[in-house]
Amino acid sequence: MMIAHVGSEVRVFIRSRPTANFAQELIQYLPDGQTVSVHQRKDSRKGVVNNQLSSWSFRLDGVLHDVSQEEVYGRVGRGVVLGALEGYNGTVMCFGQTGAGKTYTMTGATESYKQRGIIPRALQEVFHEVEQRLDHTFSVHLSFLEIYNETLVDLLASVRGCPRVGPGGMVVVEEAGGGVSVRGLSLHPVHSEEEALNLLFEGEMHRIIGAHALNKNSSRSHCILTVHIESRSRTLSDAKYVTSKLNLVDLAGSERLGKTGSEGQVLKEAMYINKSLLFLEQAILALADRRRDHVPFRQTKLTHALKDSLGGNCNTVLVANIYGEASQIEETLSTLRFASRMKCVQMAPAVNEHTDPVLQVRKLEKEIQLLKQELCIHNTLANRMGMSYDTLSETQVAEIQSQVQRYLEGSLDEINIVSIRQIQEVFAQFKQAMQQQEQKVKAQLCQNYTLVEKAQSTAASTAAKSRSSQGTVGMVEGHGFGVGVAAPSERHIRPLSPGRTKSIKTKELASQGRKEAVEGRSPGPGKPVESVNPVQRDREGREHDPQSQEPQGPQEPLRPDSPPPKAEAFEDFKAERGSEINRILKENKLVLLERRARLRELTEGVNTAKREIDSTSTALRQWRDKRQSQGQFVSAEGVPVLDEAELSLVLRLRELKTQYRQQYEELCGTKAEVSYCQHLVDQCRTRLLTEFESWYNESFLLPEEVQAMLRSGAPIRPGLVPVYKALALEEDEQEHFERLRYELLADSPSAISFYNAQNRTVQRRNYSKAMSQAPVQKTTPRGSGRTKLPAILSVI
Ligand SMILES: Nc1ncnc2c1ncn2[C@@H]1O[C@H](COP(=O)(O)OP(=O)(O)OP(=O)(O)O)[C@@H](O)[C@H]1O
Repeated sequence: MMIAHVGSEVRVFIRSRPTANFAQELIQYLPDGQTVSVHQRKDSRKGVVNNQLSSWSFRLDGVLHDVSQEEVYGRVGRGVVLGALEGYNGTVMCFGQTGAGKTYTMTGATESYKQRGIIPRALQEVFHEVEQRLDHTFSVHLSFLEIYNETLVDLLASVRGCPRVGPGGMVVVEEAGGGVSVRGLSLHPVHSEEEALNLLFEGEMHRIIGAHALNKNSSRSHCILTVHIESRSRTLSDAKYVTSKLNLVDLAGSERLGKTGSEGQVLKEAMYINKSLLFLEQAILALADRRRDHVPFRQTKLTHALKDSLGGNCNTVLVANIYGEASQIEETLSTLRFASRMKCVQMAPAVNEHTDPVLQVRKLEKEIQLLKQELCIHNTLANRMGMSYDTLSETQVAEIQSQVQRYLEGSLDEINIVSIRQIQEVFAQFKQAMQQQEQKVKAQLCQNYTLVEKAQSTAASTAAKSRSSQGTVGMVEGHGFGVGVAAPSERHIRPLSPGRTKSIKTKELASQGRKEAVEGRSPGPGKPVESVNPVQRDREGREHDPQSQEPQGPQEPLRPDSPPPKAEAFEDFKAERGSEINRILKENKLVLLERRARLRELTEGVNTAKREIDSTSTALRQWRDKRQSQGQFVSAEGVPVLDEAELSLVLRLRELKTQYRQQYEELCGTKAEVSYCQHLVDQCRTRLLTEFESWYNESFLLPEEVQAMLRSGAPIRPGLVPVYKALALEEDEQEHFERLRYELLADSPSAISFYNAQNRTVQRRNYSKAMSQAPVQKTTPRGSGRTKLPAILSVI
């Protein structure tokens, strides 16, 4: 059996039509039976022909010269047909100029049995094989497609019982797996050679015949007869089956337009044919080029319909029909070139194997049945009678549930494992029990949390009342937008008790804590403390309510175990506590942007002025040079004077220089402003971040001991945990103090060094004190210095 192997090339044969005027001097068939040499004579009409290109040699798979139809079928068609019966797609295609013998090769002479072509012989072979292969059942269908002027025509549409084509007409559609089919093309079941031939002749009758200068009865369309074969094994009750498509293609004549001398309808036909064959050539070239990953199949109906028939997963054979007369030598050359290109196309045929889902299910059901029987025997032998492997009933599930419950409570020592289904159910019950338990704990926590809120709310309102009576509550916040400190009494996210804190881990709690922390208030209704400056309240609270310095059980607010993501917290902070500094930062940024824009404008202006000065200076210089060569202008008094043009240049230069200077000055001023604004923006940004860090540390990270230290009244600002940082933050004030001292000591400069040294010693002592864990003793009065923002540029 001749089935192409993986990686082989498309097989190509030459067949020449017999003629009395065979151009022996131009076309030579070499004795190897595979090579054709062509020599082209000088064409006097075209003038000189390049002699180097006058001979060509084409080596193909075989030359069919003076051979019978039977031999042609044997060498060209049989292998492909047998392959199709095995499940390989196959294509036999005839290509060549009009009248070269394509239809003769493909269909043959209909009036003579002996001269019948590849198609009738293929149909005969198919049904002969179907009868022979008793171990398989075959189902064969035929379709007959014509492509005429880029229109798809169903040549078997007139057959009785054929369904009508829908409104969309016929279209080539791509199938999963890379194949194509023609939607709307009728498929006809055939059970015998005769039925198949009937359809072939019926289709042939309908072929559109066009008048043509070269051959009056030549067909002007491409025709594809497809034999669809499906085969299933009779012996193996297998769900697998194979399918294949055998395409028998008779292409329209390939001659060039100029040659035909056609006009009107025939010219139009010839144009369509040329176009489709040109695209066929392009597709072949792309297929032959292994580096190309795209093949332009969709450019015409022909290439699209043949997409899965040219190489690839298909056994493809091409017959290049030539008309060996001297007058046809150019067409012959063109056909041979096409044939040799086609020869380069690779194919890798593969059997189209499928699995029938219905049969597959049936097969698997049978297998399950068999396995169940085996299991039954196994259980009987293992003395495990009464085992069931079906889906568990409700009673069985309830029993397993009860077992799991008892096991969890401890009243059942172990659960006896009997089957996979039972194991799965036991796990499911464990999962369910765990989820229920989780819900319970959650509900309990929520309840406790509500209690805490209530208790806290009551305590806080009492405290608020008491503070109110002392005239400290409700003080309006001053300029403390950047303070970033929440009063310990307001830091509600403190553990109720160390043990309980560990168990509170829900996300809700964390986010609620965060929200309330940024708002600087404790949760719970009826607490009018939002307007109180938290720092002030903290201090007031510590000064007037010594009780608040100690943990107060339920009065202690809750604090989530895991801090919220910083990015999120930062957004909250900017919207609430840090809103004022954030606003100023934004305003300063705007001013900075505006100043920068102005700076750009001025720079451009200065540059333009500079360029104009340069060009005017050059013009002036040139003018002077020119004038100097002509002699000097002098007034009536004999004094040298400027002429009008020179004067206007001089004046323009002066004006430009003035303009330049003004703009340059403004530029310098704006540059200074930009750098000042930049400095302010940086300061604001640093301040915002510092305050945020401070607030975040205090609200979410500060350990309990530090909180306690803060509550005890230590003069360290909460949140600035590392003591050296706290000291560093005091530097503003220190610097302020030093500046005053410098001013005072301005008259006695020798004292400055002394005080500097003394100051450094004091700083070192404070630092080591702080590092040795002693609470830092801050000597500066509370509330001074640090709450002030650095100077901010007012919005212009
Ligand atoms: N090998 C051959 N032996 C005998 N007769 C042939 C042979 N080849 C072609 N002919 C004859 O030549 C004529 C033209 O052949 P045919 O119609 O097959 O050409 P064609 O290539 O199919 O043309 P078209 O492109 O118009 O379809 C026919 O009468 C045919 O019988």
